[in-house]
Amino acid sequence: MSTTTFSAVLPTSLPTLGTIVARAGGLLLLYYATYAVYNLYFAPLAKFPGPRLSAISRLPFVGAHVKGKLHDYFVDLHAQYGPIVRVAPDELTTIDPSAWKEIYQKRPALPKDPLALTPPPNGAETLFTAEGHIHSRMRRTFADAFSDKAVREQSRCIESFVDLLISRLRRDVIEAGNHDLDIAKYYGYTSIDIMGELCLGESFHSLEGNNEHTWIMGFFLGAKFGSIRSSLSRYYPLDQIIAWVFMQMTSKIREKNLKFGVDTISRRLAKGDLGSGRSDIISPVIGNIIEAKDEATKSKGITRDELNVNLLAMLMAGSQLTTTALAASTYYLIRHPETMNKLKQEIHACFASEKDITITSTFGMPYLEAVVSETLRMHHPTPSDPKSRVVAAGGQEIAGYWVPGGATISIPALAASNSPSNWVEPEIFHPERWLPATHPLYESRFEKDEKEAFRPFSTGSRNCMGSKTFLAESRLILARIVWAFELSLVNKEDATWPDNRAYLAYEPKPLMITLSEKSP
Ligand code: HEM
Repeated sequence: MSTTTFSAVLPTSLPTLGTIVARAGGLLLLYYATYAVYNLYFAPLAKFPGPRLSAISRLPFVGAHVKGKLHDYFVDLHAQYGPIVRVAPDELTTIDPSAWKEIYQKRPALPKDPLALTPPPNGAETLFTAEGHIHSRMRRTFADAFSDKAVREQSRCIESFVDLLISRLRRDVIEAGNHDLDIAKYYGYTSIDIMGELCLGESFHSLEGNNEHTWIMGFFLGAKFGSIRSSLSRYYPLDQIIAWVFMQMTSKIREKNLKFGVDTISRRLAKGDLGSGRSDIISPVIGNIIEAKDEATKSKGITRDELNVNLLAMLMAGSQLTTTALAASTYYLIRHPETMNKLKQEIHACFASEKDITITSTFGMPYLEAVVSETLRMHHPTPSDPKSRVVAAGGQEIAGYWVPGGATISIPALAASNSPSNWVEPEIFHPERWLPATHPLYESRFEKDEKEAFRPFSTGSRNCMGSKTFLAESRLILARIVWAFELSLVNKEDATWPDNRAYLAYEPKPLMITLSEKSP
Protein backbone atom coordinates (compact mmCIF):
# COMPACT_ATOMS: atom_id res chain seq x y z
CA MET A 1 0.00 0.00 0.00
CA SER A 2 1.44 3.39 -0.95
CA THR A 3 1.85 6.21 1.58
CA THR A 4 -0.90 8.20 -0.12
CA THR A 5 -3.39 5.31 0.02
CA PHE A 6 -2.53 4.66 3.70
CA SER A 7 -3.07 8.27 4.83
CA ALA A 8 -6.39 8.28 3.02
CA VAL A 9 -7.84 5.81 5.53
CA LEU A 10 -6.61 7.72 8.61
CA PRO A 11 -8.78 10.41 10.27
CA THR A 12 -7.71 13.87 9.27
CA SER A 13 -6.87 14.76 12.93
CA LEU A 14 -6.44 12.57 16.04
CA PRO A 15 -8.62 13.40 19.12
CA THR A 16 -6.82 15.32 21.85
CA LEU A 17 -6.20 13.79 25.27
CA GLY A 18 -8.92 16.06 26.69
CA THR A 19 -11.43 14.68 24.19
CA ILE A 20 -10.50 11.09 25.06
CA VAL A 21 -10.89 11.77 28.78
CA ALA A 22 -14.21 13.55 28.22
CA ARG A 23 -15.54 10.65 26.10
CA ALA A 24 -14.36 8.06 28.62
CA GLY A 25 -15.98 10.12 31.41
CA GLY A 26 -19.18 10.32 29.39
CA LEU A 27 -19.21 6.55 28.84
CA LEU A 28 -18.57 5.97 32.54
CA LEU A 29 -21.41 8.32 33.46
CA LEU A 30 -23.71 6.56 31.03
CA TYR A 31 -22.69 3.22 32.55
CA TYR A 32 -23.41 4.43 36.09
CA ALA A 33 -26.67 6.09 35.06
CA THR A 34 -27.81 2.82 33.43
CA TYR A 35 -26.60 0.84 36.47
CA ALA A 36 -28.47 3.20 38.80
CA VAL A 37 -31.73 3.07 36.80
CA TYR A 38 -31.47 -0.74 36.59
CA ASN A 39 -30.86 -1.08 40.33
CA LEU A 40 -33.61 1.34 41.29
CA TYR A 41 -36.36 -0.03 39.06
CA PHE A 42 -35.52 -3.39 37.46
CA ALA A 43 -33.01 -5.32 39.62
CA PRO A 44 -34.32 -8.35 41.52
CA LEU A 45 -34.03 -6.42 44.81
CA ALA A 46 -35.74 -3.26 43.48
CA LYS A 47 -38.99 -3.97 45.36
CA PHE A 48 -37.32 -3.91 48.80
CA PRO A 49 -37.49 -0.77 50.97
CA GLY A 50 -34.34 1.16 51.76
CA PRO A 51 -32.47 4.37 50.98
CA ARG A 52 -32.27 5.13 47.26
CA LEU A 53 -28.54 5.73 47.54
CA SER A 54 -28.04 2.24 49.01
CA ALA A 55 -29.99 0.75 46.10
CA ILE A 56 -27.44 2.12 43.65
CA SER A 57 -24.25 2.09 45.70
CA ARG A 58 -22.59 0.21 48.54
CA LEU A 59 -20.80 3.38 49.67
CA PRO A 60 -23.15 4.28 52.58
CA PHE A 61 -22.68 0.73 53.94
CA VAL A 62 -18.90 0.90 53.50
CA GLY A 63 -18.80 4.37 55.10
CA ALA A 64 -20.61 3.14 58.23
CA HIS A 65 -18.39 0.04 58.32
CA VAL A 66 -15.14 2.00 58.07
CA LYS A 67 -16.31 4.34 60.87
CA GLY A 68 -17.00 1.31 63.11
CA LYS A 69 -20.70 2.26 63.26
CA LEU A 70 -22.32 -0.35 61.04
CA HIS A 71 -24.37 -1.64 63.99
CA ASP A 72 -25.89 1.79 64.66
CA TYR A 73 -26.45 2.32 60.94
CA PHE A 74 -28.55 -0.88 60.79
CA VAL A 75 -30.54 0.16 63.87
CA ASP A 76 -31.35 3.49 62.16
CA LEU A 77 -32.20 1.88 58.81
CA HIS A 78 -34.63 -0.61 60.35
CA ALA A 79 -36.23 2.11 62.46
CA GLN A 80 -36.88 4.05 59.26
CA TYR A 81 -37.66 1.35 56.69
CA GLY A 82 -39.09 -1.58 58.67
CA PRO A 83 -38.21 -5.25 59.17
CA ILE A 84 -36.43 -5.81 55.86
CA VAL A 85 -34.11 -3.29 54.23
CA ARG A 86 -32.01 -3.17 51.09
CA VAL A 87 -28.67 -2.01 52.53
CA ALA A 88 -26.65 -2.27 49.29
CA PRO A 89 -27.51 -3.03 45.63
CA ASP A 90 -27.21 -6.81 46.19
CA GLU A 91 -27.73 -7.08 49.96
CA LEU A 92 -30.61 -7.13 52.45
CA THR A 93 -30.82 -7.19 56.23
CA THR A 94 -33.84 -8.23 58.22
CA ILE A 95 -34.90 -8.10 61.87
CA ASP A 96 -37.98 -10.27 61.38
CA PRO A 97 -37.89 -13.01 64.08
CA SER A 98 -38.93 -15.73 61.60
CA ALA A 99 -35.83 -15.06 59.51
CA TRP A 100 -33.45 -16.77 61.97
CA LYS A 101 -34.85 -20.16 61.00
CA GLU A 102 -35.29 -19.26 57.34
CA ILE A 103 -31.71 -18.09 56.88
CA TYR A 104 -29.60 -19.99 59.39
CA GLN A 105 -31.45 -23.31 59.71
CA LYS A 106 -31.97 -23.82 55.96
CA ARG A 107 -30.89 -27.19 54.61
CA PRO A 108 -28.57 -27.44 52.81
CA ALA A 109 -27.01 -24.51 54.69
CA LEU A 110 -26.82 -21.23 52.83
CA PRO A 111 -23.13 -20.42 52.27
CA LYS A 112 -21.53 -17.46 53.99
CA ASP A 113 -20.95 -14.47 51.73
CA PRO A 114 -17.33 -15.11 50.62
CA LEU A 115 -16.77 -11.38 50.15
CA ALA A 116 -17.51 -10.75 53.84
CA LEU A 117 -14.85 -13.16 55.09
CA THR A 118 -11.23 -12.45 55.94
CA PRO A 119 -8.97 -15.12 54.44
CA PRO A 120 -7.20 -17.24 57.11
CA PRO A 121 -3.57 -16.22 57.85
CA ASN A 122 -1.81 -19.55 57.09
CA GLY A 123 -4.09 -20.59 54.22
CA ALA A 124 -5.85 -23.22 56.40
CA GLU A 125 -9.58 -22.87 57.01
CA THR A 126 -11.20 -22.22 60.37
CA LEU A 127 -14.72 -23.07 61.50
CA PHE A 128 -15.53 -19.43 60.86
CA THR A 129 -14.48 -19.51 57.19
CA ALA A 130 -14.90 -23.14 56.02
CA GLU A 131 -17.90 -24.35 54.03
CA GLY A 132 -19.61 -27.66 53.34
CA HIS A 133 -17.71 -30.87 54.03
CA ILE A 134 -14.64 -29.18 55.54
CA HIS A 135 -16.80 -27.21 57.99
CA SER A 136 -18.77 -30.31 59.04
CA ARG A 137 -15.57 -32.31 59.50
CA MET A 138 -14.07 -29.62 61.78
CA ARG A 139 -17.28 -29.16 63.70
CA ARG A 140 -17.53 -32.90 64.37
CA THR A 141 -13.93 -32.89 65.57
CA PHE A 142 -14.50 -30.10 68.09
CA ALA A 143 -18.03 -31.09 69.17
CA ASP A 144 -16.87 -33.02 72.25
CA ALA A 145 -14.83 -30.04 73.46
CA PHE A 146 -17.98 -27.92 73.92
CA SER A 147 -20.54 -30.43 75.22
CA ASP A 148 -22.17 -30.17 78.68
CA LYS A 149 -19.83 -32.91 79.89
CA ALA A 150 -16.77 -31.05 78.56
CA VAL A 151 -17.82 -27.80 80.26
CA ARG A 152 -18.33 -29.73 83.53
CA GLU A 153 -14.84 -31.17 83.18
CA GLN A 154 -13.40 -27.72 82.41
CA SER A 155 -15.16 -26.17 85.43
CA ARG A 156 -12.32 -26.62 87.91
CA CYS A 157 -9.93 -24.86 85.56
CA ILE A 158 -12.32 -21.92 85.00
CA GLU A 159 -13.11 -21.68 88.73
CA SER A 160 -9.44 -21.54 89.67
CA PHE A 161 -8.94 -18.47 87.47
CA VAL A 162 -12.02 -16.81 88.93
CA ASP A 163 -10.55 -17.43 92.42
CA LEU A 164 -7.43 -15.65 91.18
CA LEU A 165 -9.50 -12.74 89.84
CA ILE A 166 -11.23 -12.21 93.17
CA SER A 167 -7.97 -12.40 95.16
CA ARG A 168 -6.28 -10.06 92.71
CA LEU A 169 -9.11 -7.53 93.05
CA ARG A 170 -9.02 -7.84 96.85
CA ARG A 171 -5.28 -7.34 96.82
CA ASP A 172 -5.45 -4.30 94.54
CA VAL A 173 -8.33 -2.72 96.47
CA ILE A 174 -7.27 -3.47 100.03
CA GLU A 175 -3.48 -3.65 99.95
CA ALA A 176 -2.76 -1.19 97.16
CA GLY A 177 -5.74 1.03 98.06
CA ASN A 178 -6.60 1.14 94.37
CA HIS A 179 -10.35 1.63 94.68
CA ASP A 180 -10.85 3.09 91.21
CA LEU A 181 -9.96 0.60 88.55
CA ASP A 182 -10.76 -0.43 85.03
CA ILE A 183 -12.79 -3.59 85.63
CA ALA A 184 -12.84 -4.39 81.88
CA LYS A 185 -9.09 -4.92 82.07
CA TYR A 186 -9.44 -7.42 84.92
CA TYR A 187 -12.14 -9.30 83.04
CA GLY A 188 -9.79 -9.30 80.04
CA TYR A 189 -6.96 -10.80 82.13
CA THR A 190 -9.28 -13.49 83.47
CA SER A 191 -10.87 -14.51 80.20
CA ILE A 192 -7.60 -14.63 78.25
CA ASP A 193 -5.98 -16.71 81.01
CA ILE A 194 -8.92 -19.13 80.96
CA MET A 195 -8.94 -19.38 77.18
CA GLY A 196 -5.13 -19.71 77.11
CA GLU A 197 -5.43 -22.70 79.40
CA LEU A 198 -8.38 -24.20 77.47
CA CYS A 199 -7.19 -23.54 73.91
CA LEU A 200 -3.40 -23.70 74.18
CA GLY A 201 -2.88 -25.67 77.37
CA GLU A 202 -1.15 -22.75 79.15
CA SER A 203 -2.34 -19.63 80.91
CA PHE A 204 -0.92 -16.24 79.98
CA HIS A 205 -0.54 -15.48 83.71
CA SER A 206 -2.17 -12.10 83.14
CA LEU A 207 -3.90 -12.17 86.53
CA GLU A 208 -0.60 -12.71 88.29
CA GLY A 209 0.97 -9.74 86.47
CA ASN A 210 -0.44 -7.23 84.03
CA ASN A 211 0.34 -9.30 81.05
CA GLU A 212 -1.68 -8.02 78.13
CA HIS A 213 -0.39 -10.23 75.39
CA THR A 214 0.33 -8.60 72.03
CA TRP A 215 -2.37 -10.90 70.64
CA ILE A 216 -5.06 -8.74 72.10
CA MET A 217 -3.79 -5.77 70.16
CA GLY A 218 -3.26 -8.05 67.16
CA PHE A 219 -6.84 -9.33 67.41
CA PHE A 220 -8.40 -5.88 67.34
CA LEU A 221 -6.09 -4.69 64.60
CA GLY A 222 -6.90 -7.83 62.62
CA ALA A 223 -10.65 -7.48 63.22
CA LYS A 224 -10.54 -3.83 62.15
CA PHE A 225 -8.50 -4.56 59.06
CA GLY A 226 -10.56 -7.64 58.15
CA SER A 227 -13.76 -5.72 58.58
CA ILE A 228 -12.66 -2.79 56.46
CA ARG A 229 -11.07 -5.02 53.83
CA SER A 230 -14.16 -7.17 53.46
CA SER A 231 -16.43 -4.16 53.23
CA LEU A 232 -14.29 -3.06 50.27
CA SER A 233 -14.12 -6.49 48.65
CA ARG A 234 -16.60 -5.45 45.99
CA TYR A 235 -14.20 -2.64 45.01
CA TYR A 236 -11.36 -4.79 43.68
CA PRO A 237 -8.39 -4.04 43.71
CA LEU A 238 -8.84 -1.61 46.67
CA ASP A 239 -9.38 -4.52 49.08
CA GLN A 240 -6.20 -6.22 47.79
CA ILE A 241 -4.18 -3.02 48.23
CA ILE A 242 -5.44 -2.62 51.80
CA ALA A 243 -4.72 -6.31 52.50
CA TRP A 244 -1.19 -5.94 51.13
CA VAL A 245 -0.48 -2.79 53.20
CA PHE A 246 -1.81 -4.46 56.36
CA MET A 247 0.21 -7.63 55.77
CA GLN A 248 3.36 -5.56 55.27
CA MET A 249 2.73 -3.44 58.36
CA THR A 250 2.01 -6.37 60.63
CA SER A 251 4.08 -9.22 59.21
CA LYS A 252 6.54 -9.31 62.15
CA ILE A 253 3.93 -9.30 64.93
CA ARG A 254 1.74 -11.82 63.09
CA GLU A 255 4.68 -14.13 62.56
CA LYS A 256 5.71 -13.84 66.22
CA ASN A 257 2.18 -14.47 67.52
CA LEU A 258 1.58 -17.42 65.20
CA LYS A 259 4.90 -19.00 66.20
CA PHE A 260 4.12 -18.52 69.89
CA GLY A 261 0.71 -20.13 69.42
CA VAL A 262 2.02 -23.05 67.36
CA ASP A 263 4.84 -23.75 69.86
CA THR A 264 2.44 -23.66 72.82
CA ILE A 265 -0.04 -25.98 71.08
CA SER A 266 2.85 -28.38 70.29
CA ARG A 267 3.79 -28.47 73.98
CA ARG A 268 0.18 -29.22 74.91
CA LEU A 269 -0.15 -31.97 72.27
CA ALA A 270 3.06 -33.57 73.52
CA LYS A 271 1.43 -34.02 76.96
CA GLY A 272 -1.41 -36.10 75.45
CA ASP A 273 -4.77 -36.67 77.17
CA LEU A 274 -4.55 -35.39 80.74
CA GLY A 275 -7.75 -37.08 81.93
CA SER A 276 -11.10 -35.61 82.93
CA GLY A 277 -9.56 -33.66 85.84
CA ARG A 278 -7.61 -31.49 83.39
CA SER A 279 -9.83 -31.41 80.34
CA ASP A 280 -9.55 -28.63 77.75
CA ILE A 281 -10.58 -27.87 74.18
CA ILE A 282 -7.59 -29.80 72.82
CA SER A 283 -8.28 -33.03 74.78
CA PRO A 284 -10.99 -34.43 72.46
CA VAL A 285 -8.96 -33.50 69.39
CA ILE A 286 -5.94 -35.57 70.38
CA GLY A 287 -5.98 -38.68 68.23
CA ASN A 288 -7.98 -36.87 65.55
CA ILE A 289 -5.15 -35.07 63.79
CA ILE A 290 -5.08 -36.00 60.11
CA GLU A 291 -2.71 -35.47 57.19
CA ALA A 292 -3.37 -32.59 54.80
CA LYS A 293 -3.83 -35.09 51.95
CA ASP A 294 -6.86 -36.57 53.76
CA GLU A 295 -8.62 -33.30 54.53
CA ALA A 296 -11.17 -33.55 51.72
CA THR A 297 -12.16 -37.18 52.35
CA LYS A 298 -12.25 -37.77 56.13
CA SER A 299 -15.55 -37.13 57.92
CA LYS A 300 -13.81 -36.33 61.23
CA GLY A 301 -10.36 -34.99 62.06
CA ILE A 302 -8.31 -31.88 61.63
CA THR A 303 -4.95 -31.08 60.07
CA ARG A 304 -2.28 -29.53 62.24
CA ASP A 305 -2.48 -26.21 60.32
CA GLU A 306 -6.26 -26.14 60.76
CA LEU A 307 -5.90 -26.94 64.44
CA ASN A 308 -3.50 -24.03 64.94
CA VAL A 309 -5.72 -21.40 63.34
CA ASN A 310 -8.91 -22.73 64.89
CA LEU A 311 -7.52 -22.69 68.40
CA LEU A 312 -6.17 -19.19 67.93
CA ALA A 313 -9.53 -17.99 66.58
CA MET A 314 -11.33 -19.59 69.54
CA LEU A 315 -8.87 -18.06 71.97
CA MET A 316 -9.65 -14.62 70.60
CA ALA A 317 -13.44 -15.08 70.36
CA GLY A 318 -13.58 -16.69 73.78
CA SER A 319 -11.58 -14.02 75.54
CA GLN A 320 -12.62 -10.80 73.84
CA LEU A 321 -16.37 -11.39 73.55
CA THR A 322 -16.55 -12.61 77.13
CA THR A 323 -14.68 -9.51 78.33
CA THR A 324 -17.06 -7.16 76.53
CA ALA A 325 -20.14 -8.99 77.80
CA LEU A 326 -18.93 -9.01 81.42
CA ALA A 327 -18.03 -5.33 81.32
CA ALA A 328 -21.45 -4.55 79.83
CA SER A 329 -23.28 -6.58 82.53
CA THR A 330 -21.32 -4.76 85.21
CA TYR A 331 -22.11 -1.39 83.68
CA TYR A 332 -25.85 -2.09 83.38
CA LEU A 333 -26.06 -3.51 86.91
CA ILE A 334 -24.39 -0.45 88.39
CA ARG A 335 -26.58 1.89 86.36
CA HIS A 336 -29.71 0.06 87.60
CA PRO A 337 -29.38 -0.25 91.40
CA GLU A 338 -32.80 -1.90 91.76
CA THR A 339 -31.68 -4.64 89.33
CA MET A 340 -28.41 -5.01 91.21
CA ASN A 341 -30.38 -5.45 94.45
CA LYS A 342 -32.58 -8.16 92.95
CA LEU A 343 -29.48 -10.00 91.78
CA LYS A 344 -27.84 -9.66 95.20
CA GLN A 345 -30.97 -11.07 96.82
CA GLU A 346 -30.96 -14.08 94.52
CA ILE A 347 -27.26 -14.71 95.12
CA HIS A 348 -27.60 -14.43 98.91
CA ALA A 349 -30.67 -16.66 98.88
CA CYS A 350 -28.76 -19.34 96.95
CA PHE A 351 -25.43 -19.36 98.78
CA ALA A 352 -24.36 -19.47 102.40
CA SER A 353 -20.71 -18.77 101.70
CA GLU A 354 -18.47 -17.61 98.87
CA LYS A 355 -16.96 -21.04 98.32
CA ASP A 356 -20.41 -22.41 97.44
CA ILE A 357 -20.45 -20.29 94.29
CA THR A 358 -19.34 -22.59 91.47
CA ILE A 359 -20.14 -23.22 87.82
CA THR A 360 -22.56 -25.99 88.74
CA SER A 361 -24.27 -24.06 91.53
CA THR A 362 -24.78 -20.92 89.42
CA PHE A 363 -26.56 -22.93 86.73
CA GLY A 364 -30.35 -22.41 86.77
CA MET A 365 -30.39 -19.14 88.77
CA PRO A 366 -33.20 -17.36 86.91
CA TYR A 367 -32.32 -13.75 87.72
CA LEU A 368 -28.59 -14.20 87.07
CA GLU A 369 -29.34 -15.89 83.75
CA ALA A 370 -31.79 -13.10 82.91
CA VAL A 371 -29.08 -10.49 83.57
CA VAL A 372 -26.72 -12.25 81.14
CA SER A 373 -29.42 -12.56 78.45
CA GLU A 374 -30.48 -8.94 78.85
CA THR A 375 -26.84 -7.86 78.51
CA LEU A 376 -26.47 -9.77 75.24
CA ARG A 377 -29.74 -8.25 74.00
CA MET A 378 -28.68 -4.70 74.80
CA HIS A 379 -24.97 -4.95 73.96
CA HIS A 380 -24.16 -7.94 71.75
CA PRO A 381 -20.34 -8.21 71.71
CA THR A 382 -20.14 -8.66 67.92
CA PRO A 383 -22.79 -6.17 66.81
CA SER A 384 -21.35 -5.66 63.33
CA ASP A 385 -20.55 -9.28 62.50
CA PRO A 386 -22.54 -9.51 59.26
CA LYS A 387 -23.30 -13.28 59.47
CA SER A 388 -24.33 -12.75 55.85
CA ARG A 389 -25.49 -15.68 53.75
CA VAL A 390 -26.05 -16.03 50.00
CA VAL A 391 -29.53 -17.19 48.96
CA ALA A 392 -29.46 -20.31 46.77
CA ALA A 393 -30.30 -20.08 43.06
CA GLY A 394 -34.07 -20.16 42.67
CA GLY A 395 -34.64 -17.96 45.70
CA GLN A 396 -36.65 -18.56 48.86
CA GLU A 397 -39.15 -16.93 51.17
CA ILE A 398 -37.63 -14.90 54.02
CA ALA A 399 -39.51 -12.61 56.41
CA GLY A 400 -42.61 -12.88 54.22
CA TYR A 401 -40.76 -11.73 51.07
CA TRP A 402 -39.58 -13.73 48.09
CA VAL A 403 -35.81 -13.19 48.08
CA PRO A 404 -34.15 -13.96 44.74
CA GLY A 405 -31.21 -16.38 44.43
CA GLY A 406 -27.77 -14.77 44.67
CA ALA A 407 -28.91 -12.01 47.07
CA THR A 408 -26.96 -11.63 50.29
CA ILE A 409 -28.98 -11.47 53.50
CA SER A 410 -28.29 -11.34 57.24
CA ILE A 411 -29.80 -10.46 60.60
CA PRO A 412 -27.95 -7.63 62.33
CA ALA A 413 -27.93 -8.76 65.98
CA LEU A 414 -28.21 -5.37 67.61
CA ALA A 415 -30.97 -4.04 65.35
CA ALA A 416 -33.02 -7.25 65.82
CA SER A 417 -32.73 -7.20 69.58
CA ASN A 418 -33.15 -3.45 70.06
CA SER A 419 -36.05 -2.70 67.76
CA PRO A 420 -39.31 -1.36 69.28
CA SER A 421 -41.11 -3.57 66.75
CA ASN A 422 -39.75 -6.61 68.60
CA TRP A 423 -39.43 -5.46 72.22
CA VAL A 424 -41.23 -3.61 74.99
CA GLU A 425 -39.01 -0.68 76.11
CA PRO A 426 -36.05 -2.02 74.15
CA GLU A 427 -33.73 0.75 75.33
CA ILE A 428 -34.16 -0.17 79.01
CA PHE A 429 -32.25 -2.91 80.83
CA HIS A 430 -35.06 -5.20 82.07
CA PRO A 431 -33.82 -8.70 83.03
CA GLU A 432 -37.44 -9.34 84.13
CA ARG A 433 -38.39 -9.92 80.48
CA TRP A 434 -36.48 -13.24 80.58
CA LEU A 435 -38.06 -14.61 83.77
CA PRO A 436 -40.45 -17.58 83.67
CA ALA A 437 -44.11 -16.88 84.49
CA THR A 438 -43.72 -18.71 87.80
CA HIS A 439 -41.02 -16.33 89.08
CA PRO A 440 -42.14 -13.75 91.71
CA LEU A 441 -40.51 -10.93 89.71
CA TYR A 442 -42.16 -11.92 86.43
CA GLU A 443 -43.88 -9.05 84.57
CA SER A 444 -46.59 -10.02 82.10
CA ARG A 445 -46.10 -6.88 79.98
CA PHE A 446 -42.99 -8.54 78.52
CA GLU A 447 -45.13 -11.26 76.99
CA LYS A 448 -45.33 -8.89 74.02
CA ASP A 449 -41.57 -9.28 73.42
CA GLU A 450 -40.67 -11.19 70.27
CA LYS A 451 -38.22 -13.47 72.06
CA GLU A 452 -37.56 -15.35 68.82
CA ALA A 453 -35.75 -12.24 67.56
CA PHE A 454 -33.00 -12.87 70.10
CA ARG A 455 -30.41 -15.43 69.02
CA PRO A 456 -27.15 -14.10 70.42
CA PHE A 457 -25.32 -17.30 69.48
CA SER A 458 -27.07 -17.63 66.11
CA THR A 459 -28.78 -20.91 65.22
CA GLY A 460 -28.40 -23.91 62.93
CA SER A 461 -25.32 -25.79 61.79
CA ARG A 462 -23.02 -22.79 62.29
CA ASN A 463 -24.22 -21.56 65.65
CA CYS A 464 -21.71 -20.63 68.34
CA MET A 465 -19.82 -23.64 69.64
CA GLY A 466 -18.62 -21.80 72.76
CA SER A 467 -21.94 -20.53 74.13
CA LYS A 468 -21.96 -22.97 77.09
CA THR A 469 -18.39 -22.07 77.99
CA PHE A 470 -19.27 -18.38 77.87
CA LEU A 471 -22.46 -18.79 79.92
CA ALA A 472 -20.71 -20.90 82.58
CA GLU A 473 -17.89 -18.38 82.90
CA SER A 474 -19.99 -15.25 82.91
CA ARG A 475 -22.52 -16.52 85.48
CA LEU A 476 -19.72 -17.55 87.81
CA ILE A 477 -17.78 -14.28 87.49
CA LEU A 478 -20.83 -12.05 87.94
CA ALA A 479 -22.03 -14.00 90.99
CA ARG A 480 -18.57 -13.90 92.60
CA ILE A 481 -18.09 -10.17 91.93
CA VAL A 482 -21.53 -9.23 93.23
CA TRP A 483 -21.02 -11.42 96.30
CA ALA A 484 -17.64 -9.95 97.16
CA PHE A 485 -17.79 -6.24 96.27
CA GLU A 486 -19.81 -3.04 96.28
CA LEU A 487 -19.49 -1.37 92.92
CA SER A 488 -20.13 2.13 91.63
CA LEU A 489 -19.16 4.03 88.49
CA VAL A 490 -16.32 6.52 88.83
CA ASN A 491 -18.25 8.79 86.49
CA LYS A 492 -21.70 8.27 88.00
CA GLU A 493 -23.57 10.08 85.25
CA ASP A 494 -21.93 8.15 82.44
CA ALA A 495 -24.77 7.08 80.17
CA THR A 496 -22.54 6.72 77.12
CA TRP A 497 -20.37 3.68 77.89
CA PRO A 498 -22.29 1.35 75.55
CA ASP A 499 -21.86 3.77 72.67
CA ASN A 500 -18.72 2.35 71.11
CA ARG A 501 -17.18 1.56 67.75
CA ALA A 502 -17.21 -2.01 66.53
CA TYR A 503 -15.23 -3.76 63.83
CA LEU A 504 -16.85 -7.18 63.96
CA ALA A 505 -16.52 -6.98 67.77
CA TYR A 506 -16.78 -3.91 70.01
CA GLU A 507 -13.43 -2.21 70.48
CA PRO A 508 -11.95 -2.50 73.98
CA LYS A 509 -13.21 0.28 76.24
CA PRO A 510 -12.21 0.91 79.85
CA LEU A 511 -14.97 0.72 82.46
CA MET A 512 -13.77 2.74 85.44
CA ILE A 513 -15.48 1.69 88.65
CA THR A 514 -14.99 2.21 92.35
CA LEU A 515 -14.72 -1.05 94.21
CA SER A 516 -14.94 -1.73 97.92
CA GLU A 517 -15.01 -5.06 99.65
CA LYS A 518 -18.28 -5.99 101.32
CA SER A 519 -18.14 -6.51 105.04
CA PRO A 520 -18.46 -10.26 105.70
C1 HEM B 1 -20.53 -13.56 74.43
C2 HEM B 1 -19.87 -14.58 73.90
C3 HEM B 1 -20.10 -15.09 72.51
C4 HEM B 1 -20.99 -14.71 71.55
C5 HEM B 1 -22.07 -13.63 71.65
C6 HEM B 1 -20.77 -15.53 70.39
C7 HEM B 1 -21.51 -15.46 69.21
C8 HEM B 1 -21.29 -16.24 68.10
C9 HEM B 1 -22.06 -16.18 66.89
C10 HEM B 1 -23.24 -15.23 66.64
C11 HEM B 1 -21.56 -17.10 66.02
C12 HEM B 1 -22.04 -17.38 64.58
C13 HEM B 1 -21.21 -16.58 63.60
C14 HEM B 1 -21.63 -16.73 62.15
O1 HEM B 1 -22.61 -17.38 61.83
O2 HEM B 1 -20.95 -16.14 61.31
C15 HEM B 1 -20.46 -17.75 66.69
C16 HEM B 1 -19.70 -18.75 66.14
C17 HEM B 1 -18.70 -19.38 66.82
N1 HEM B 1 -18.29 -19.15 68.12
FE1 HEM B 1 -19.06 -17.84 69.44
N2 HEM B 1 -19.74 -16.38 70.66
C18 HEM B 1 -19.31 -16.16 71.95
C19 HEM B 1 -18.33 -16.83 72.63
C20 HEM B 1 -17.62 -17.87 72.14
C21 HEM B 1 -16.65 -18.65 72.87
C22 HEM B 1 -16.35 -18.48 74.36
C23 HEM B 1 -16.13 -19.55 72.00
C24 HEM B 1 -15.09 -20.60 72.20
C25 HEM B 1 -14.58 -20.96 73.31
C26 HEM B 1 -16.79 -19.37 70.71
C27 HEM B 1 -16.56 -20.11 69.58
C28 HEM B 1 -17.27 -20.01 68.40
C29 HEM B 1 -17.00 -20.84 67.23
C30 HEM B 1 -15.94 -21.91 67.11
C31 HEM B 1 -17.90 -20.44 66.24
C32 HEM B 1 -17.99 -20.97 64.81
C33 HEM B 1 -19.06 -22.01 64.70
C34 HEM B 1 -19.23 -22.52 63.29
O3 HEM B 1 -19.19 -21.74 62.31
O4 HEM B 1 -19.43 -23.72 63.16
N3 HEM B 1 -17.69 -18.34 70.84
N4 HEM B 1 -20.32 -17.22 67.97
